[in-house]
Amino acid sequence: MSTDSLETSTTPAVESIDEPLLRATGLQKYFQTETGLFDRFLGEPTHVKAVDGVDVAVGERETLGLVGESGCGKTTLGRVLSRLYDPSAGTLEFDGEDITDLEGAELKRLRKRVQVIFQDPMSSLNPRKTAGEIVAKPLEVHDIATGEEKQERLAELFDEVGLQESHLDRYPHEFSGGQRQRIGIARALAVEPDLIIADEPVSALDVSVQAQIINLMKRLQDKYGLSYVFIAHDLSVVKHISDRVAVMYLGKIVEQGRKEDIFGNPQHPYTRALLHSIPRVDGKRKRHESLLEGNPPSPIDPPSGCRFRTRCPEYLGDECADTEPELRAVAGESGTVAPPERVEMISTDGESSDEHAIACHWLGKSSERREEQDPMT
Ligand SMILES: Nc1ncnc2c1ncn2[C@@H]1O[C@H](COP(=O)(O)OP(=O)(O)OP(=O)(O)O)[C@@H](O)[C@H]1O
Repeated sequence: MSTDSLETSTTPAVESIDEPLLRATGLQKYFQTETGLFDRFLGEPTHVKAVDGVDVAVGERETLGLVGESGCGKTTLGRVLSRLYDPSAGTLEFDGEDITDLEGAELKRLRKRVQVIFQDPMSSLNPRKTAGEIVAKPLEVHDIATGEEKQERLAELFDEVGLQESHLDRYPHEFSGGQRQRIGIARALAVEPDLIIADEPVSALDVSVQAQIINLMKRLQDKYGLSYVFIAHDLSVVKHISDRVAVMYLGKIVEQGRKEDIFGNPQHPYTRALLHSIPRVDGKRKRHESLLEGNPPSPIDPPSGCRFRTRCPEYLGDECADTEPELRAVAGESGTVAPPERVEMISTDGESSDEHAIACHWLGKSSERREEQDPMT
């Protein structure tokens, strides 16, 4: 497909979700770095721009996959979206309510609706508590169940995630990695949330166990109508669970769209490079293995203009260095498969949308050059 056939507009694709469960607009999270004597003398604190102006939305019963290399800000974004971290700037809406500055009892109420699953269940599960005590905690904190009712609920939750009642009295170290993640899922599920932010929930697991956990999460989504933000550094992991995918690079979303479009018709050079780094089944890598060379630059002092330009195989010169590309909607002509039912449920008019959005100067500028160099062919 030629980029000439792509219509562009200034409307971000996230606006195509009429009433998202969660919407972030211009979200930022900066961390102040440790300052040395010199900096203190100059009085200019430096910041890690971990999340630097992100627009994303998650619909009801939808899974948004969030991918990008290590250090690009995925965990920080997940923590801000769940309000574990306060944003430095931007706004967050949940179910139509502004949750950007929630505190105290209001924030506690939000915790009941938005839960988090962490990458390393071992470090997120208290080693001195039994699995039963760990999953019971949210039931107690949110006054959901006590006494016999609590025991019944625990047994139900353990059964729901594929654990047995006899596991209730065991300690985290007595479980396998996959079982520990099931405890983390049961803990998140205990409060009957609407949204779960899952931060690399399967990255530490063997491939076969990864599939079991992903299947469990999909089953729970169907049963309870859950929405997920599913974070992973590997595109292949989000492929099976996501309805839409957002690709993050150095604190920014560079491309987002329906899974079918991101995988079948990636537009941003970074997305294309990430796709090429997915290992093949035979263990070899695809052609153009070197598409993504080196490491991302520091988020303390990101490159001017497009942040990806220092590693971009499509680098255009001054334009990329001088101005920062904005995320803009492109009307797809992907010819890809019909979207899953869930996506249709969140669209404005019940019709599926082909929209997807990218932030790149290259779009529509060098289609011929790109077609010549197309690494996907
Ligand atoms: N509390 C913090 N204080 C200072 N810098 C931080 C803090 N947390 C994260 N960072 C920095 O913010 C950037 C983004 O980190 P983050 O963990 O969000 O990325 P990530 O994409 O989740 O990476 P990974 O997959 O390795 O966890 C990194 O440069 C990281 O060092």
